[in-house]
Amino acid sequence: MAAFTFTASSLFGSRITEPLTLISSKSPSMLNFKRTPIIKISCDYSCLEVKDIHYRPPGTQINLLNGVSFSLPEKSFGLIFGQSGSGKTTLLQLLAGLSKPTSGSIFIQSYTDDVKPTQSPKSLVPERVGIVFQFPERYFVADNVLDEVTFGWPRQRGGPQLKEHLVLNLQRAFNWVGLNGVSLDKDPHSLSGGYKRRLALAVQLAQVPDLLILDEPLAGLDWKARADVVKLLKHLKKELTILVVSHDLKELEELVDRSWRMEMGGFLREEHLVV
Ligand SMILES: Nc1ncnc2c1ncn2[C@@H]1O[C@H](COP(=O)(O)OP(=O)(O)OP(=O)(O)O)[C@@H](O)[C@H]1O
Repeated sequence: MAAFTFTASSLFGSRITEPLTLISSKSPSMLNFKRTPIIKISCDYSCLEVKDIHYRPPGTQINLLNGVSFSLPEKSFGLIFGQSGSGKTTLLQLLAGLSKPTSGSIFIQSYTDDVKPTQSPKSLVPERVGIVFQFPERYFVADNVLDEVTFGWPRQRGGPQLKEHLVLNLQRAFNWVGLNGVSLDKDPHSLSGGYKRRLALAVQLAQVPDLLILDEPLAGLDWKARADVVKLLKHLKKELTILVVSHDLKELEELVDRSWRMEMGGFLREEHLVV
């Protein structure tokens, strides 16, 4: 099995020859990031805010989403559930910037701890949103793990600093999802179901998204892989803001901070889970 060492040279070519200082010579399982202690002075927090979204696909006469509003505080886990065809995936696509709302707004607002907005809202930039669609393994494009996760990265442009930054992000993503024991040469299609999902998550996490969106993350997995993914999401939720669409309410219940039901016709209302 190839050693788990990311270097700028291994990812971007041979011109950078020194391995990064953070790369450990210890075994993969011992590779961990040292955390710099953060001294928190203010209690500000930010929220994803969705206000009165309507969506009608171009050239059609029917609104798929009707007055959708919700907010999700940073580092919390939101769940949207509801009948097939109610508009859940449509909403995720708008949040990821894949289509534009017909009206309404999507933004990030910072608040003081007594819920006063601290500054003008910022738009949610599509590049800062990671989205993992249903059955992401069906869309793997590369024949090894490394190429899969770095697909689309700048190979030529950007100086050594950018490249080292990307390498560190990648290393952190692999640590987060527990992929650091997997050979970078391995064919992604040969991974187990649970590890394929981990890889799909790592692809998104390497971009360090402000918001991670998952559409049916447990669909099609056996019971063990499902339990693995739930455990992984529990871990990720400490670091990230996560919004999930799922029918698997019972398994995800323990993670959920806020939940909403999407009703047929694209109407969203807050509903606490009772499973
Ligand atoms: N571009 C489009 N034009 C017209 N109708 C569309 C378009 N995209 C989706 N729809 C319809 O909008 C409705 C909502 O679809 P969506 O995929 O968002 O539902 P969903 O709640 O995610 O369903 P599921 O749980 O089955 O994934 C469906 O009836 C779908 O056929």
